[in-house]
Amino acid sequence: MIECSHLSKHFGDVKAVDDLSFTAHKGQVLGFLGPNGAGKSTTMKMITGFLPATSGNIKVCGIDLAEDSLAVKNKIGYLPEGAPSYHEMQVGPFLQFTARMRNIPSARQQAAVDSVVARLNLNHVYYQKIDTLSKGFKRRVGLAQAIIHDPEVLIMDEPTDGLDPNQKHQVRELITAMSKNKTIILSTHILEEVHAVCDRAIIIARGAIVADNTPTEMEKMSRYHHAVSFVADLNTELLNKIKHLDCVRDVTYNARLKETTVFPSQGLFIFDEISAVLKREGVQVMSLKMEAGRLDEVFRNITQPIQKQEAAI
Ligand SMILES: Nc1ncnc2c1ncn2[C@@H]1O[C@H](COP(=O)(O)OP(=O)(O)OP(=O)(O)O)[C@@H](O)[C@H]1O
Repeated sequence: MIECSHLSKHFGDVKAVDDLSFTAHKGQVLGFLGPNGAGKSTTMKMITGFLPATSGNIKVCGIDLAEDSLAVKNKIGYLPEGAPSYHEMQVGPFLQFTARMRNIPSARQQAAVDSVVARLNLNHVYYQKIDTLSKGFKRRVGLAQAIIHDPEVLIMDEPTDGLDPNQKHQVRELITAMSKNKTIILSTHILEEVHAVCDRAIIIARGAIVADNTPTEMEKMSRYHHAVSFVADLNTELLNKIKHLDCVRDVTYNARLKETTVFPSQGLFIFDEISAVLKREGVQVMSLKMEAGRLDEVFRNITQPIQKQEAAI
């Protein structure tokens, strides 16, 4: 469990984190979302004890960071932004070194190294210098060092940044598998990732929490929630006909994708009615779906006004 209360961090005049409070529970994958410079990394650095807070309190697994930072650090695995340090070391020896630093009993160290090497597909770079690895492999080495001691709490700053689609998928599966008995916080700019792995999302803007909910509940705030989208060749006449249905608030058409989206009047469920119209009119539909809502739109709606205010200051 992670408990942050009234956490603030100032860098001179910059309020990077401004009176932030939340609790993350065991078994939960909490996603930090927010525009660049919102304060996500700074918050993570404070939780992991890498940066002192200007004010506020942090408890990890019931231990107060200010009272026993070493005990807190022992509970945490941390994947910072960018590449792991120790660029001159080879991957295998670096992980062996990490296993020792993490106080894994010597008889179990190599097994711990082998386990993370296998889980993150690092076999064929085992003897390669970290410096010479591609960005994605550096990220995977970073992840390996973060989980090598099977920590109770895992803090990851953009864990899938730089990974290819296969590796992204694999790392997300790994996070989900690990989540059952850990408390996990990750930051991401990839909104599909929030869906794939997070059961709760906090949107941070200008150092403060501006939304805190499950991804599904956040999607309900989107105007796309319960909209009906379909791909078909549609003439203007039919488009207008749909637009003027009582149950319809608005219609958009994306000519490149040949995708029409029909937005319902307040709170209505229009899937059956729209599919009936298309059938009646003999439209050949390539795909038809009811939208859950779009997180990217919710994100924009919440954060853009704040960014505009910021720009005006
Ligand atoms: N060491 C530092 N000294 C001065 N300012 C800093 C320092 N670290 C962060 N900041 C500032 O604090 C604010 C928050 O930065 P932070 O890195 O936490 O944002 P972020 O949400 O992680 O952004 P991104 O999505 O770009 O990674 C920014 O204005 C940043 O410039």
